[in-house]
Amino acid sequence: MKLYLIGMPGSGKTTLGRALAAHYALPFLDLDAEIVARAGQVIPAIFLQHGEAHFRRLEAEVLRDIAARPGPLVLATGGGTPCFHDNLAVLLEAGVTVWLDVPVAELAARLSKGVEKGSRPLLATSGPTEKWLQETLSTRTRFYQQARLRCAGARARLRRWRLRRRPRGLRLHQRPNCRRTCNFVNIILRHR
Ligand SMILES: Nc1ncnc2c1ncn2[C@@H]1O[C@H](COP(=O)(O)OP(=O)(O)O)[C@@H](O)[C@H]1O
Ligand SMILES: O=C(O)C1=C[C@@H](OP(=O)(O)O)[C@@H](O)[C@H](O)C1
Ligand SMILES: [Mg+2]
Repeated sequence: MKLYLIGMPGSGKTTLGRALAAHYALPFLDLDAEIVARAGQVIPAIFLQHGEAHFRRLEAEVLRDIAARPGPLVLATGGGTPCFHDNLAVLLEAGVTVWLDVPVAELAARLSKGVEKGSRPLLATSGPTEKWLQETLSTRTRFYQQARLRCAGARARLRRWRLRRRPRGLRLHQRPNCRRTCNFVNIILRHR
């Protein structure tokens, strides 16, 4: 099974994805990191030199390559991934999608550090972070809300992901039509 994490920048896709993959001993991939490896340039440089349209083409291409790989993995997508080039169809078809739906105020607090803004070219050039996050979320929600599962609220903190027992495996696919609001602990405990 492939688990795809989607959601706004700062929602924790990379952080949670890495933690989940380690917990379940699954391979972890970060789409942005894969794009950087393929392009030989960091994300801000790709945007600066080639523009966002080029980045979106690369993103779509690398996503399709990953989706076509055999075997399970956890993939942290980029915030815009589901919203371009019919990528959402690829994500919905080839795995279980989880939307990390974190309130804008919490996203803004997490992203307020210079290091976080500097690595995200759309944020670095957007003006006030909270305004950009709010506007961007309102255009992206129609994509994000098609995820099979939604993990809502700022409560989904890292400490909640540290589970004591090692589950036999993620079996979210047993509930293919499940679209519910719950935290990750509940998702894992109810579906293993
Ligand atoms: N659940 C969380 N609670 C508090 N801070 C978090 C949480 N998830 C991520 N962060 C922090 O927010 C920032 C962005 O996280 P990241 O995983 O890179 O998000 P994304 O990949 O969705 O953009 C990082 O500084 C990270 O440490
Ligand atoms: O929201 C976006 O459009 C983007 C989010 C970034 O990933 P994160 O969501 O991991 O920050 C990265 O893909 C790129 O800077 C574009
Ligand atoms: Mg990320």
